[in-house]
Amino acid sequence: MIAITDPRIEEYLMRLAPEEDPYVQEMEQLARERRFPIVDRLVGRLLYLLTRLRQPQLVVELGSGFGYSTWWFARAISITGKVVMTDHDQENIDYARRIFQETGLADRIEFRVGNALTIGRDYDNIDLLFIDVDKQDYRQAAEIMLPRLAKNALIIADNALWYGRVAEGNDDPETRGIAEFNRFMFARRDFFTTILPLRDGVLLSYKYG
Ligand SMILES: C[S@@+](CC[C@H](N)C(=O)[O-])C[C@H]1O[C@@H](n2cnc3c(N)ncnc32)[C@H](O)[C@@H]1O
Repeated sequence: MIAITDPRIEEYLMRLAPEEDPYVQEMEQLARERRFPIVDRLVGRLLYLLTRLRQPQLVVELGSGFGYSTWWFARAISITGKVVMTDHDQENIDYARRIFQETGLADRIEFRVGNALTIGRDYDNIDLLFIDVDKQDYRQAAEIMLPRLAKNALIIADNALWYGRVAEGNDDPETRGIAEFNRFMFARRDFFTTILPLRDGVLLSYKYG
């Protein structure tokens, strides 16, 4: 496994970004207790920033867990916008619903339980697509969702460096899934794609026109 960022840099970045919101703290604590993979605070801040810049009316999230990444989108989106959160675990969605009701953000969110790759087909004109499902499904998720994107849409995909395994050329299904997805997105001439080596790598792709 290759360290994408030196741990000292990660610690430094985290020190720069303390979080006082009790709900963020609660969700981060829950993730630690359950060893549940969330995007983490620095990527969360990136989601927030990109949402503020792009000002989407519709965000579709494939693989929302218990709503940590959703929280950053929901905080940043305008009151007329909507975030669709998807997870196949009912318990995760119930937890998220409670958090968003308590924080007054529930009106901006559609809570969907089931296979994100099926649910995603219900939406068109998506301004911002976030991909964080099982890694072997990234390429298929892109193929299903690309025709559903709005003009100048933005795709954000987490784990684009998959703990460095893509660079090592590992041959397990998850690494292959991410590597194929990265190749697929970089090869598209109708998108402009890059990867930020932040935490586990974040792929960003802008749709021309
Ligand atoms: C990495 S976690 C998501 C974490 C979340 N995006 C965050 O950062 O807070 C992936 C989640 O997606 C769910 N998941 C994976 N593949 C899925 C699929 N095809 N449909 C629905 N949920 C899926 C898993 O159950 C898990 O809760």
